Amino acid sequence: MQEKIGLVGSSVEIKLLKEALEERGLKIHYWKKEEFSQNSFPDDLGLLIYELNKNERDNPSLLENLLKKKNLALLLLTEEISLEKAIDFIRRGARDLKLLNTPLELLEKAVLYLLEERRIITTEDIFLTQDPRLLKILGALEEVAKTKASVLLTGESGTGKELLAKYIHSKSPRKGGPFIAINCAALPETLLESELFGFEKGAFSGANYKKKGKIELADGGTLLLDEITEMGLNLQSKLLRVLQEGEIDRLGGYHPIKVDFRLISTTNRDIEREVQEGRFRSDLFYRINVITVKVPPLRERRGDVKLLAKYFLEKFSLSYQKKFKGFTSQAMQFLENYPFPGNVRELKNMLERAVITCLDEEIDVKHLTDPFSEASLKTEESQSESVSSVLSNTGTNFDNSFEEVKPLDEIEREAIMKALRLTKGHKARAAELLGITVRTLRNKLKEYEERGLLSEGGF
Ligand SMILES: Nc1ncnc2c1ncn2[C@@H]1O[C@H](COP(=O)(O)OP(=O)(O)OP(=O)(O)O)[C@@H](O)[C@H]1O
Repeated sequence: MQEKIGLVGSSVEIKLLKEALEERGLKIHYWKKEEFSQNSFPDDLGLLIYELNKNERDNPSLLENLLKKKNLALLLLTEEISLEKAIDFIRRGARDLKLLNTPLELLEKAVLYLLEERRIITTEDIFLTQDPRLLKILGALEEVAKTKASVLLTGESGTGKELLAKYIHSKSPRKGGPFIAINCAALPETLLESELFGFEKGAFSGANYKKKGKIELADGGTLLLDEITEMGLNLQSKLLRVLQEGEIDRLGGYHPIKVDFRLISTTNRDIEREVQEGRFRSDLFYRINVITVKVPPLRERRGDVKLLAKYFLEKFSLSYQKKFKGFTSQAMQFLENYPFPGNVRELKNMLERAVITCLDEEIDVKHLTDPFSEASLKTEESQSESVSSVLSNTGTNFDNSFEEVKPLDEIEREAIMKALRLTKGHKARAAELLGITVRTLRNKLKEYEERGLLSEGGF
Protein backbone atom coordinates (compact mmCIF):
# COMPACT_ATOMS: atom_id res chain seq x y z
CA MET A 1 0.00 0.00 0.00
CA GLN A 2 2.63 2.49 1.07
CA GLU A 3 4.61 2.67 -2.16
CA LYS A 4 1.67 4.46 -3.70
CA ILE A 5 3.07 7.86 -2.73
CA GLY A 6 5.26 9.81 -5.15
CA LEU A 7 7.18 13.01 -4.56
CA VAL A 8 8.76 15.22 -7.22
CA GLY A 9 10.88 18.25 -6.52
CA SER A 10 14.31 19.50 -5.63
CA SER A 11 13.69 22.29 -3.12
CA VAL A 12 14.73 22.11 0.53
CA GLU A 13 11.05 22.06 1.54
CA ILE A 14 10.43 18.97 -0.56
CA LYS A 15 13.41 17.21 0.99
CA LEU A 16 12.26 18.08 4.50
CA LEU A 17 8.77 16.85 3.69
CA LYS A 18 10.22 13.61 2.32
CA GLU A 19 12.20 13.07 5.52
CA ALA A 20 9.19 13.83 7.71
CA LEU A 21 6.99 11.38 5.81
CA GLU A 22 9.66 8.69 5.87
CA GLU A 23 10.04 9.16 9.60
CA ARG A 24 6.41 8.09 9.83
CA GLY A 25 7.34 4.86 8.12
CA LEU A 26 5.80 5.85 4.77
CA LYS A 27 7.65 4.66 1.71
CA ILE A 28 7.98 7.28 -1.01
CA HIS A 29 8.93 7.10 -4.67
CA TYR A 30 11.14 10.15 -5.02
CA TRP A 31 12.24 11.91 -8.22
CA LYS A 32 14.30 15.06 -8.70
CA LYS A 33 12.53 17.50 -11.03
CA GLU A 34 14.77 16.67 -13.98
CA GLU A 35 14.35 12.91 -13.49
CA PHE A 36 10.55 12.77 -13.56
CA SER A 37 8.55 12.12 -16.69
CA GLN A 38 4.78 12.65 -16.81
CA ASN A 39 4.50 9.74 -19.16
CA SER A 40 6.27 7.02 -17.26
CA PHE A 41 5.83 6.46 -13.55
CA PRO A 42 4.29 3.56 -11.59
CA ASP A 43 0.64 2.95 -12.50
CA ASP A 44 -0.44 2.39 -8.95
CA LEU A 45 0.56 5.78 -7.51
CA GLY A 46 -2.40 7.02 -5.47
CA LEU A 47 -0.92 10.36 -4.47
CA LEU A 48 1.69 12.52 -6.17
CA ILE A 49 3.18 15.51 -4.39
CA TYR A 50 4.59 17.68 -7.15
CA GLU A 51 6.66 20.85 -6.98
CA LEU A 52 5.91 23.30 -9.79
CA ASN A 53 8.69 25.18 -11.54
CA LYS A 54 8.14 28.71 -12.82
CA ASN A 55 7.14 27.63 -16.33
CA GLU A 56 4.61 25.12 -15.08
CA ARG A 57 3.23 27.62 -12.57
CA ASP A 58 2.44 30.07 -15.35
CA ASN A 59 1.13 27.47 -17.72
CA PRO A 60 -1.09 24.73 -16.21
CA SER A 61 -1.49 23.02 -19.56
CA LEU A 62 2.12 21.78 -19.25
CA LEU A 63 0.83 19.41 -16.58
CA GLU A 64 -2.04 18.16 -18.71
CA ASN A 65 -0.95 14.51 -18.58
CA LEU A 66 -0.76 14.47 -14.79
CA LEU A 67 -3.93 16.48 -14.27
CA LYS A 68 -6.06 14.18 -16.34
CA LYS A 69 -5.11 11.01 -14.45
CA LYS A 70 -8.35 10.14 -12.69
CA ASN A 71 -6.98 7.85 -10.00
CA LEU A 72 -4.11 10.07 -9.00
CA ALA A 73 -4.53 12.68 -6.27
CA LEU A 74 -2.21 15.50 -7.22
CA LEU A 75 -0.95 17.81 -4.50
CA LEU A 76 0.89 20.75 -6.03
CA LEU A 77 3.53 22.68 -4.15
CA THR A 78 4.48 26.07 -5.47
CA GLU A 79 6.08 29.41 -4.76
CA GLU A 80 3.81 32.49 -4.88
CA ILE A 81 1.01 31.97 -7.40
CA SER A 82 -1.90 34.10 -8.53
CA LEU A 83 -5.31 33.12 -7.25
CA GLU A 84 -6.53 32.84 -10.82
CA LYS A 85 -3.83 30.31 -11.75
CA ALA A 86 -4.35 28.33 -8.54
CA ILE A 87 -8.06 28.01 -9.32
CA ASP A 88 -7.17 26.96 -12.87
CA PHE A 89 -5.04 24.07 -11.53
CA ILE A 90 -7.80 22.90 -9.21
CA ARG A 91 -10.41 23.12 -12.00
CA ARG A 92 -8.23 21.05 -14.26
CA GLY A 93 -8.03 18.27 -11.69
CA ALA A 94 -5.38 19.04 -9.04
CA ARG A 95 -6.60 17.80 -5.66
CA ASP A 96 -4.84 20.44 -3.56
CA LEU A 97 -2.30 23.21 -3.88
CA LYS A 98 -0.03 24.54 -1.15
CA LEU A 99 2.62 27.21 -0.97
CA LEU A 100 6.15 25.96 -0.40
CA ASN A 101 6.60 28.24 2.59
CA THR A 102 3.66 26.62 4.41
CA PRO A 103 4.97 25.28 7.77
CA LEU A 104 6.20 21.70 7.40
CA GLU A 105 3.74 20.47 9.97
CA LEU A 106 0.80 21.78 7.93
CA LEU A 107 2.18 20.34 4.70
CA GLU A 108 2.46 16.97 6.42
CA LYS A 109 -1.15 17.31 7.60
CA ALA A 110 -2.32 18.03 4.06
CA VAL A 111 -0.48 14.93 2.79
CA LEU A 112 -1.85 12.75 5.58
CA TYR A 113 -5.34 14.05 4.90
CA LEU A 114 -5.08 13.01 1.25
CA LEU A 115 -3.62 9.64 2.22
CA GLU A 116 -6.59 9.15 4.50
CA GLU A 117 -9.00 10.24 1.82
CA ARG A 118 -7.42 7.86 -0.68
CA ARG A 119 -7.43 5.10 1.93
CA ILE A 120 -3.69 4.71 1.47
CA ILE A 121 -3.06 4.78 5.18
CA THR A 122 -6.35 4.48 7.01
CA THR A 123 -7.40 0.93 6.45
CA GLU A 124 -4.24 -0.67 7.75
CA ASP A 125 -1.55 0.38 10.17
CA ILE A 126 1.93 0.49 8.73
CA PHE A 127 4.34 -1.73 10.64
CA LEU A 128 6.41 0.97 12.30
CA THR A 129 9.55 0.32 14.27
CA GLN A 130 12.95 1.75 14.92
CA ASP A 131 14.08 -1.17 17.04
CA PRO A 132 17.32 -2.54 15.53
CA ARG A 133 16.25 -6.18 16.12
CA LEU A 134 12.88 -5.70 14.46
CA LEU A 135 14.35 -3.71 11.57
CA LYS A 136 16.68 -6.64 10.95
CA ILE A 137 13.70 -9.01 11.11
CA LEU A 138 11.75 -6.86 8.62
CA GLY A 139 14.73 -6.95 6.24
CA ALA A 140 15.02 -10.73 6.53
CA LEU A 141 11.26 -11.16 6.10
CA GLU A 142 11.38 -9.20 2.87
CA GLU A 143 13.64 -11.94 1.52
CA VAL A 144 11.53 -14.74 3.02
CA ALA A 145 8.45 -13.14 1.46
CA LYS A 146 9.81 -13.90 -2.00
CA THR A 147 9.66 -17.65 -1.25
CA LYS A 148 6.70 -19.86 -0.32
CA ALA A 149 8.20 -20.88 3.04
CA SER A 150 5.75 -21.22 5.95
CA VAL A 151 6.31 -18.67 8.67
CA LEU A 152 5.52 -18.99 12.36
CA LEU A 153 5.20 -15.74 14.28
CA THR A 154 5.36 -16.01 18.04
CA GLY A 155 5.09 -13.35 20.69
CA GLU A 156 2.71 -11.90 23.23
CA SER A 157 -0.74 -10.70 22.30
CA GLY A 158 -0.82 -7.26 20.68
CA THR A 159 2.83 -7.21 19.58
CA GLY A 160 1.86 -6.89 15.90
CA LYS A 161 2.00 -10.49 14.63
CA GLU A 162 -1.00 -10.13 12.34
CA LEU A 163 0.32 -6.84 10.98
CA LEU A 164 3.65 -8.52 10.31
CA ALA A 165 1.84 -11.31 8.46
CA LYS A 166 0.23 -8.67 6.24
CA TYR A 167 3.65 -7.14 5.72
CA ILE A 168 5.01 -10.50 4.49
CA HIS A 169 2.03 -10.87 2.16
CA SER A 170 2.50 -7.34 0.79
CA LYS A 171 6.15 -8.05 0.01
CA SER A 172 5.49 -11.39 -1.65
CA PRO A 173 4.84 -12.20 -5.30
CA ARG A 174 1.35 -13.21 -4.06
CA LYS A 175 0.48 -9.67 -3.00
CA GLY A 176 -2.12 -9.41 -5.77
CA GLY A 177 -3.81 -12.52 -4.35
CA PRO A 178 -6.04 -12.78 -1.28
CA PHE A 179 -4.91 -12.43 2.33
CA ILE A 180 -7.24 -14.62 4.37
CA ALA A 181 -7.05 -14.71 8.16
CA ILE A 182 -8.84 -16.93 10.63
CA ASN A 183 -8.54 -17.02 14.37
CA CYS A 184 -8.43 -20.63 15.55
CA ALA A 185 -9.22 -19.63 19.13
CA ALA A 186 -12.41 -17.79 18.30
CA LEU A 187 -14.49 -20.73 17.07
CA PRO A 188 -15.50 -24.11 18.47
CA GLU A 189 -13.77 -27.04 16.71
CA THR A 190 -16.62 -28.11 14.37
CA LEU A 191 -17.31 -24.57 13.22
CA LEU A 192 -13.60 -23.98 12.70
CA GLU A 193 -13.44 -27.09 10.56
CA SER A 194 -16.26 -25.98 8.26
CA GLU A 195 -14.83 -22.45 8.11
CA LEU A 196 -11.42 -23.81 7.10
CA PHE A 197 -12.47 -26.58 4.72
CA GLY A 198 -15.87 -25.41 3.51
CA PHE A 199 -18.71 -27.79 2.77
CA GLU A 200 -20.95 -29.11 0.02
CA LYS A 201 -24.69 -28.65 0.10
CA GLY A 202 -26.21 -31.36 2.31
CA ALA A 203 -22.89 -32.24 4.00
CA PHE A 204 -24.61 -32.01 7.38
CA SER A 205 -28.00 -30.96 8.63
CA GLY A 206 -28.29 -27.23 8.09
CA ALA A 207 -25.84 -27.17 5.16
CA ASN A 208 -28.41 -25.80 2.72
CA TYR A 209 -25.84 -24.31 0.43
CA LYS A 210 -22.27 -24.93 -0.76
CA LYS A 211 -19.57 -22.89 0.97
CA LYS A 212 -15.90 -22.43 0.15
CA GLY A 213 -13.56 -22.70 3.11
CA LYS A 214 -10.88 -20.19 4.08
CA ILE A 215 -8.11 -22.46 2.79
CA GLU A 216 -9.69 -22.56 -0.64
CA LEU A 217 -10.31 -18.81 -0.56
CA ALA A 218 -6.61 -18.25 0.14
CA ASP A 219 -5.66 -19.96 -3.13
CA GLY A 220 -3.01 -17.87 -4.87
CA GLY A 221 -2.43 -15.80 -1.74
CA THR A 222 -1.66 -16.09 1.96
CA LEU A 223 -3.52 -17.90 4.73
CA LEU A 224 -3.03 -16.64 8.28
CA LEU A 225 -3.88 -19.11 11.01
CA ASP A 226 -4.00 -17.00 14.11
CA GLU A 227 -3.50 -18.84 17.42
CA ILE A 228 -2.80 -22.12 15.65
CA THR A 229 -2.03 -23.85 18.96
CA GLU A 230 -5.71 -23.59 19.86
CA MET A 231 -6.60 -26.02 17.07
CA GLY A 232 -7.58 -29.51 18.24
CA LEU A 233 -5.55 -32.62 17.31
CA ASN A 234 -8.14 -33.87 14.83
CA LEU A 235 -8.08 -30.68 12.81
CA GLN A 236 -4.31 -30.55 13.08
CA SER A 237 -4.12 -33.89 11.21
CA LYS A 238 -6.40 -32.55 8.49
CA LEU A 239 -4.32 -29.43 8.12
CA LEU A 240 -1.17 -31.51 7.91
CA ARG A 241 -2.67 -33.44 5.03
CA VAL A 242 -3.48 -30.20 3.19
CA LEU A 243 0.10 -29.04 3.60
CA GLN A 244 1.50 -32.38 2.45
CA GLU A 245 -0.82 -32.94 -0.51
CA GLY A 246 -1.56 -29.36 -1.56
CA GLU A 247 -5.28 -30.17 -1.74
CA ILE A 248 -8.35 -30.03 0.45
CA ASP A 249 -11.56 -31.98 0.80
CA ARG A 250 -14.66 -29.91 1.43
CA LEU A 251 -16.89 -31.51 4.07
CA GLY A 252 -19.23 -33.79 2.16
CA GLY A 253 -17.19 -33.35 -1.03
CA TYR A 254 -16.23 -36.16 -3.41
CA HIS A 255 -13.14 -34.73 -5.07
CA PRO A 256 -10.10 -33.10 -3.53
CA ILE A 257 -9.48 -29.51 -4.65
CA LYS A 258 -5.97 -28.26 -5.44
CA VAL A 259 -4.88 -25.28 -3.39
CA ASP A 260 -1.77 -23.14 -3.47
CA PHE A 261 -1.21 -20.76 -0.57
CA ARG A 262 1.50 -19.57 1.76
CA LEU A 263 0.84 -20.38 5.37
CA ILE A 264 1.60 -17.95 8.15
CA SER A 265 0.73 -19.07 11.67
CA THR A 266 0.83 -17.20 14.94
CA THR A 267 0.79 -18.21 18.55
CA ASN A 268 1.33 -16.55 21.88
CA ARG A 269 1.87 -19.88 23.61
CA ASP A 270 5.13 -21.76 24.08
CA ILE A 271 4.55 -24.02 21.08
CA GLU A 272 7.50 -26.31 21.80
CA ARG A 273 5.99 -27.03 25.18
CA GLU A 274 2.64 -27.75 23.51
CA VAL A 275 4.47 -30.29 21.31
CA GLN A 276 6.29 -31.88 24.27
CA GLU A 277 3.04 -32.19 26.18
CA GLY A 278 1.26 -33.81 23.24
CA ARG A 279 -1.19 -31.00 22.53
CA PHE A 280 0.39 -30.08 19.21
CA ARG A 281 1.53 -32.54 16.53
CA SER A 282 5.28 -32.46 16.08
CA ASP A 283 5.06 -33.22 12.33
CA LEU A 284 2.73 -30.24 11.86
CA PHE A 285 5.02 -28.11 13.98
CA TYR A 286 7.95 -28.84 11.63
CA ARG A 287 5.78 -28.00 8.62
CA ILE A 288 4.59 -24.63 9.89
CA ASN A 289 7.83 -23.27 11.28
CA VAL A 290 10.21 -23.29 8.35
CA ILE A 291 10.90 -19.73 9.45
CA THR A 292 10.15 -18.67 13.02
CA VAL A 293 10.10 -15.07 14.15
CA LYS A 294 9.69 -14.01 17.74
CA VAL A 295 8.15 -10.56 17.92
CA PRO A 296 9.52 -8.86 21.04
CA PRO A 297 7.07 -7.29 23.52
CA LEU A 298 6.81 -3.51 23.44
CA ARG A 299 8.48 -3.15 26.85
CA GLU A 300 11.65 -4.63 25.34
CA ARG A 301 11.76 -2.03 22.56
CA ARG A 302 11.14 1.16 24.42
CA GLY A 303 12.29 3.30 21.49
CA ASP A 304 9.18 2.22 19.60
CA VAL A 305 6.82 3.56 22.28
CA LYS A 306 7.54 7.19 21.39
CA LEU A 307 7.44 6.52 17.66
CA LEU A 308 4.16 4.61 17.85
CA ALA A 309 2.59 7.04 20.32
CA LYS A 310 3.22 9.93 17.90
CA TYR A 311 1.94 7.88 14.99
CA PHE A 312 -1.29 6.90 16.74
CA LEU A 313 -1.79 10.45 17.99
CA GLU A 314 -1.61 11.72 14.39
CA LYS A 315 -3.75 8.90 13.10
CA PHE A 316 -6.55 9.37 15.61
CA SER A 317 -6.32 13.18 15.47
CA LEU A 318 -7.03 12.87 11.77
CA SER A 319 -9.85 10.39 12.26
CA TYR A 320 -11.52 12.46 14.96
CA GLN A 321 -10.57 15.76 13.29
CA LYS A 322 -8.86 17.17 16.36
CA LYS A 323 -5.59 19.06 16.74
CA PHE A 324 -3.01 18.63 19.50
CA LYS A 325 0.40 20.16 20.10
CA GLY A 326 1.69 16.81 21.33
CA PHE A 327 2.27 15.27 24.77
CA THR A 328 3.10 16.98 28.06
CA SER A 329 6.50 15.95 29.41
CA GLN A 330 4.75 13.99 32.21
CA ALA A 331 2.70 12.11 29.63
CA MET A 332 5.85 11.27 27.68
CA GLN A 333 7.53 10.13 30.89
CA PHE A 334 4.52 7.96 31.70
CA LEU A 335 4.59 6.36 28.25
CA GLU A 336 8.30 5.74 28.45
CA ASN A 337 7.98 3.94 31.77
CA TYR A 338 4.68 2.11 31.50
CA PRO A 339 5.17 -1.66 30.93
CA PHE A 340 2.38 -2.15 28.34
CA PRO A 341 1.21 -5.68 29.18
CA GLY A 342 -1.15 -5.43 26.19
CA ASN A 343 1.70 -4.27 23.94
CA VAL A 344 1.03 -2.13 20.85
CA ARG A 345 -2.71 -2.85 20.98
CA GLU A 346 -2.84 -1.32 24.46
CA LEU A 347 -0.84 1.72 23.33
CA LYS A 348 -3.13 2.15 20.34
CA ASN A 349 -6.29 1.92 22.48
CA MET A 350 -4.74 4.30 25.00
CA LEU A 351 -4.08 6.91 22.30
CA GLU A 352 -7.51 6.57 20.74
CA ARG A 353 -9.12 7.06 24.15
CA ALA A 354 -6.82 10.04 24.84
CA VAL A 355 -7.71 11.72 21.55
CA ILE A 356 -11.40 11.26 22.26
CA THR A 357 -11.31 12.48 25.86
CA CYS A 358 -8.69 15.25 25.68
CA LEU A 359 -10.12 18.76 25.44
CA ASP A 360 -6.76 20.44 26.07
CA GLU A 361 -3.99 21.37 23.64
CA GLU A 362 -1.68 18.62 24.84
CA ILE A 363 -2.23 15.03 25.85
CA ASP A 364 -1.53 14.61 29.56
CA VAL A 365 -1.19 11.58 31.83
CA LYS A 366 -4.84 11.87 32.89
CA HIS A 367 -5.91 11.29 29.28
CA LEU A 368 -3.71 8.24 28.94
CA THR A 369 -4.94 6.45 32.02
CA ASP A 370 -8.27 4.71 31.85
CA PRO A 371 -11.12 6.95 33.01
CA PHE A 372 -12.75 3.91 34.62
CA SER A 373 -9.69 2.93 36.61
CA GLU A 374 -9.69 3.31 40.37
CA ALA A 375 -7.25 6.24 40.26
CA SER A 376 -9.30 8.17 37.75
CA LEU A 377 -12.49 7.73 39.70
CA LYS A 378 -11.06 9.93 42.46
CA THR A 379 -12.03 13.59 42.64
CA GLU A 380 -10.46 16.32 40.50
CA GLU A 381 -8.43 17.71 43.45
CA SER A 382 -6.67 14.46 44.01
CA GLN A 383 -5.95 14.03 40.32
CA SER A 384 -2.22 14.78 40.46
CA GLU A 385 -1.90 12.44 43.42
CA SER A 386 -3.77 9.72 41.54
CA VAL A 387 -1.53 10.20 38.50
CA SER A 388 1.55 9.55 40.58
CA SER A 389 -0.18 6.56 42.13
CA VAL A 390 -0.90 5.20 38.66
CA LEU A 391 2.76 5.65 37.83
CA SER A 392 3.93 3.92 40.96
CA ASN A 393 1.37 1.13 40.58
CA THR A 394 2.76 0.42 37.16
CA GLY A 395 6.27 0.23 38.48
CA THR A 396 7.36 3.63 37.20
CA ASN A 397 10.16 4.82 39.38
CA PHE A 398 11.42 8.34 39.24
CA ASP A 399 13.92 8.13 42.04
CA ASN A 400 16.95 5.94 42.19
CA SER A 401 15.91 3.38 44.80
CA PHE A 402 16.63 0.10 43.04
CA GLU A 403 14.90 -1.99 45.66
CA GLU A 404 11.56 -0.54 44.49
CA VAL A 405 12.00 -1.89 40.98
CA LYS A 406 9.88 -5.01 40.52
CA PRO A 407 10.21 -7.65 37.81
CA LEU A 408 7.84 -6.83 34.93
CA ASP A 409 5.94 -10.10 35.12
CA GLU A 410 5.16 -9.35 38.78
CA ILE A 411 3.88 -5.88 37.87
CA GLU A 412 1.84 -7.46 35.12
CA ARG A 413 0.34 -10.02 37.51
CA GLU A 414 -0.49 -7.29 40.03
CA ALA A 415 -2.22 -5.25 37.31
CA ILE A 416 -4.24 -8.28 36.25
CA MET A 417 -5.28 -9.13 39.80
CA LYS A 418 -6.21 -5.53 40.46
CA ALA A 419 -8.34 -5.37 37.32
CA LEU A 420 -10.12 -8.57 38.35
CA ARG A 421 -10.70 -7.26 41.85
CA LEU A 422 -12.11 -3.98 40.53
CA THR A 423 -14.42 -5.75 38.13
CA LYS A 424 -15.37 -8.37 40.71
CA GLY A 425 -13.90 -11.11 38.54
CA HIS A 426 -15.63 -10.03 35.31
CA LYS A 427 -13.02 -11.21 32.78
CA ALA A 428 -14.28 -9.24 29.77
CA ARG A 429 -14.36 -5.95 31.73
CA ALA A 430 -10.99 -6.69 33.30
CA ALA A 431 -9.45 -7.43 29.90
CA GLU A 432 -10.87 -4.16 28.59
CA LEU A 433 -9.36 -2.24 31.49
CA LEU A 434 -6.00 -3.89 30.84
CA GLY A 435 -6.16 -3.31 27.09
CA ILE A 436 -5.72 -7.01 26.33
CA THR A 437 -8.00 -9.65 24.85
CA VAL A 438 -10.09 -11.94 27.07
CA ARG A 439 -8.17 -14.84 25.57
CA THR A 440 -4.85 -13.40 26.70
CA LEU A 441 -6.30 -12.82 30.14
CA ARG A 442 -7.48 -16.44 30.30
CA ASN A 443 -4.07 -17.67 29.15
CA LYS A 444 -2.34 -15.57 31.81
CA LEU A 445 -4.68 -16.88 34.55
CA LYS A 446 -4.08 -20.44 33.40
CA GLU A 447 -0.34 -19.84 33.56
CA TYR A 448 -0.61 -18.38 37.09
CA GLU A 449 -2.71 -21.36 38.13
CA GLU A 450 -0.11 -23.77 36.78
CA ARG A 451 2.63 -21.87 38.57
CA GLY A 452 0.59 -21.89 41.82
CA LEU A 453 0.34 -18.11 41.85
CA LEU A 454 -3.41 -17.87 42.28
CA SER A 455 -4.54 -17.63 45.87
CA GLU A 456 -7.29 -19.98 47.07
CA GLY A 457 -9.69 -17.16 47.84
CA GLY A 458 -9.63 -15.79 44.28
CA PHE A 459 -8.20 -12.37 43.48
N1 LIG B 1 4.67 -1.89 14.72
C1 LIG B 1 3.39 -1.47 14.60
N2 LIG B 1 3.12 -0.34 13.92
C2 LIG B 1 1.84 0.11 13.82
N3 LIG B 1 0.77 -0.52 14.35
C3 LIG B 1 0.98 -1.64 15.02
C4 LIG B 1 2.30 -2.19 15.17
N4 LIG B 1 2.22 -3.34 15.88
C5 LIG B 1 0.90 -3.52 16.15
N5 LIG B 1 0.16 -2.51 15.63
C6 LIG B 1 -1.31 -2.37 15.76
O1 LIG B 1 -1.66 -2.88 17.06
C7 LIG B 1 -2.82 -3.72 17.00
C8 LIG B 1 -2.48 -5.13 17.45
O2 LIG B 1 -1.63 -5.74 16.49
P1 LIG B 1 -1.87 -7.24 15.95
O3 LIG B 1 -3.32 -7.56 15.88
O4 LIG B 1 -1.07 -7.41 14.70
O5 LIG B 1 -1.20 -8.04 17.16
P2 LIG B 1 -1.11 -9.62 17.41
O6 LIG B 1 0.25 -9.87 17.93
O7 LIG B 1 -1.53 -10.35 16.17
O8 LIG B 1 -2.18 -9.81 18.58
P3 LIG B 1 -3.00 -11.18 19.02
O9 LIG B 1 -1.97 -12.20 19.37
O10 LIG B 1 -3.78 -10.73 20.22
O11 LIG B 1 -3.87 -11.54 17.85
C9 LIG B 1 -3.31 -3.66 15.55
O12 LIG B 1 -4.29 -2.65 15.45
C10 LIG B 1 -2.07 -3.26 14.77
O13 LIG B 1 -2.43 -2.59 13.59
